[in-house]
Amino acid sequence: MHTAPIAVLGGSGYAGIELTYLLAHHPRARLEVVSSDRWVGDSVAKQLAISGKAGERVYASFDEAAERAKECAVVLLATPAEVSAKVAPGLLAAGCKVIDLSGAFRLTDAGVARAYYGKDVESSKSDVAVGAYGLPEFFRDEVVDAKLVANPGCYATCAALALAPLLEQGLIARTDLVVSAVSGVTGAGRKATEEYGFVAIDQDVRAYRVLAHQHTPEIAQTLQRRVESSGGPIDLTFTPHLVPLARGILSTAYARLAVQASSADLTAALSKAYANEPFVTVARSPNDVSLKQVVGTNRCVIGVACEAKSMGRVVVVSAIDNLLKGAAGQAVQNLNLVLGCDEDAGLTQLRRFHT
Ligand SMILES: NC(=O)C1=CN([C@@H]2O[C@H](COP(=O)(O)OP(=O)(O)OC[C@H]3O[C@@H](n4cnc5c(N)ncnc54)[C@H](OP(=O)(O)O)[C@@H]3O)[C@@H](O)[C@H]2O)C=CC1
Ligand SMILES: CC(=O)N[C@@H](CCC(=O)OP(=O)(O)O)C(=O)O
Repeated sequence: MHTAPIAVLGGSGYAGIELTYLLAHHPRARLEVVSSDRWVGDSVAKQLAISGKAGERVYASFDEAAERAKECAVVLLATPAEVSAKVAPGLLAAGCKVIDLSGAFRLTDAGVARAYYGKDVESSKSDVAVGAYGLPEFFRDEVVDAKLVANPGCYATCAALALAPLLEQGLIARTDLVVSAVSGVTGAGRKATEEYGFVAIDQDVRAYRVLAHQHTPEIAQTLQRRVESSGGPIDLTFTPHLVPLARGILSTAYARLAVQASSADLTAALSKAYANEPFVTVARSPNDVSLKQVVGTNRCVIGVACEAKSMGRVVVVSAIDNLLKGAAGQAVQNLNLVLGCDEDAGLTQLRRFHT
């Protein structure tokens, strides 16, 4: 079977490692180039114990890999936003398709992008044709034709999948949306975990970047795109928390009913929206959603309930693996759309840690 040559820049990071594993077992992709300055000269087999062709690849320095990547059909960037912003224009000019896992190209408003990701990200945006926002469940058609795919943020994926169908179907109000989420520490990347260490995070839980997190405008932007603009802006507060787990995000979203509805109505609305989605499962209740159902998989599990009284409170709980549906898994889902193969190619063998 024909396989497409693929490059991964940022192959030694938490997301890049997941990408390397996924690509090594992908029926239609062939890992040709992988970068890491820390592992330069080592084989993938040595670092990740992967056998076969992918294991024979040797980590190249970022600069060398970025040049060699220009020969590949698709380049996956698992690098910090400022690095992605710098390298993407040259890759696109060379004719590659680019899937960027960072936040560099997700926010459509340049001023907002600069505020959250810095001036290097904002200034690069003018050089790059606007690409697709790679949340396949909502923007699949755009991804298929895109030269550049901005892979969504992890919290943004988890929260938007939970709330968008309920907003779209007019079941919840746009105002006073509140999302509170917990994340495992791999969400912060390798540098942060090396800095904090096991002892520093064990037995501790904390909120961070309160009222200032970069995924707040990203969630709002996605939700806004899924509703009629005439109904007013999305009004959202998002608070992330770091918990002493390696991976996984559990998000709890709070909203108000916009019409009279029951928990069964809301569950039916989500089930209808995701009926044909291979990676989204609707649980019978928010109590039935847990990290163990999703960690190690590309799945998102969502459960919803509401207070029966008029305009009552709605609670939507959702869970993903931050490194899979929140990063590398979703990037491979987007890669599949770009390559025109089955959307679940290379993603069905993933395991669940259910015990
Ligand atoms: N972790 C997560 O859950 C998620 C991450 N993301 C995004 O994906 C991207 C990768 O994240 P993650 O894997 O966690 O990050 P890590 O910090 O774990 O890894 C970063 C990777 O980029 C490389 N790198 C770092 N700085 C540079 C540089 N200046 N020039 C070239 N290469 C560099 C590193 O290579 P080396 O050290 O070998 O040189 C490493 O391979 C980030 O933009 C992140 O925001 C998105 C969603 C979720
Ligand atoms: C636990 C943790 O720290 N998570 C990261 C989210 C990773 C991510 O998706 O960030 P980008 O938008 O920069 O790509 C954070 O909160 O920044």
